[in-house]
Amino acid sequence: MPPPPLLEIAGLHAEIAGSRVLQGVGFTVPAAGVTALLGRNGVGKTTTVRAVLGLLPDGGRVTAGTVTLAGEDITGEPTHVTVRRGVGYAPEDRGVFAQLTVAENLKLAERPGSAHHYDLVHDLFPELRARRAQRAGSLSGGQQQMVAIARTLLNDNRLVIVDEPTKGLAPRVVTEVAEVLQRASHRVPLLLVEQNLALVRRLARDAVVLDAGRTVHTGPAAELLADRELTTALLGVGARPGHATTPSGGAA
Ligand SMILES: Nc1ncnc2c1ncn2[C@@H]1O[C@H](COP(=O)(O)OP(=O)(O)OP(=O)(O)O)[C@@H](O)[C@H]1O
Repeated sequence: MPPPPLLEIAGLHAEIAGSRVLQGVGFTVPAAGVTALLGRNGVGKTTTVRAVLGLLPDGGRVTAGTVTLAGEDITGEPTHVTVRRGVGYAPEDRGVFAQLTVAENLKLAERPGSAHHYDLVHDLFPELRARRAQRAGSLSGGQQQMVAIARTLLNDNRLVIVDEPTKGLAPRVVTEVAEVLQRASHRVPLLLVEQNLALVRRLARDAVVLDAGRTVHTGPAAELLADRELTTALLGVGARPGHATTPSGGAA
């Protein structure tokens, strides 16, 4: 018998401000490796991760379906409860406190009841140790992303969700962030929202594609990315090396 999935989303429907944004999202995240959540702009990727975390904006709510973490139903529960279960989140805007130092940003992320793995974080990201007294707002975009990911690794997390970590970053910085994610993925399973298909090819074992608020494909990432017809149909691009971006993604 294969082990049960770490995260299982089934038949998820959600509304925000009266719009039916999710209309049947379903997929599983295994307990190891990187699962990429893909799809064109506006198809519901961020809404899906926010629904998992109880963070739907503007009075948004889950109207049907279930979210299960390691066999326990967590549908619609408050964010702090889900976080305490061991779900880490690096949001799209990174959420670092610009006025605080790197060390203070990490300190604020300490979750009561969890061990705090400073040695691990500093081993994985020596740059953060060197820059511990620097204000986070003066870091580069890639370094801020490092802080956001480091905060999720500081605590005992079972799953880390990272939303578009390379958005708006220069290609050289994308490579740095890819390395950070790769190191992180050896410690904890990742659900990664990403538009950069070169990065997905490098990191992800599994892929899920959404379209118009629904899951339209699940399977091994390598198979999806090797199928030019499928990537064109589902993502609007051919995923050839050197052309591996979606319309809004940067070159990779
Ligand atoms: N606060 C909101 N109020 C109303 N509609 C919203 C709100 N947030 C998201 N939506 C709508 O929900 C849909 C899905 O948005 P979502 O941000 O989940 O997409 P996405 O796949 O993450 O897109 P992107 O790649 O552009 O980040 C979009 O049509 C968006 O306009």
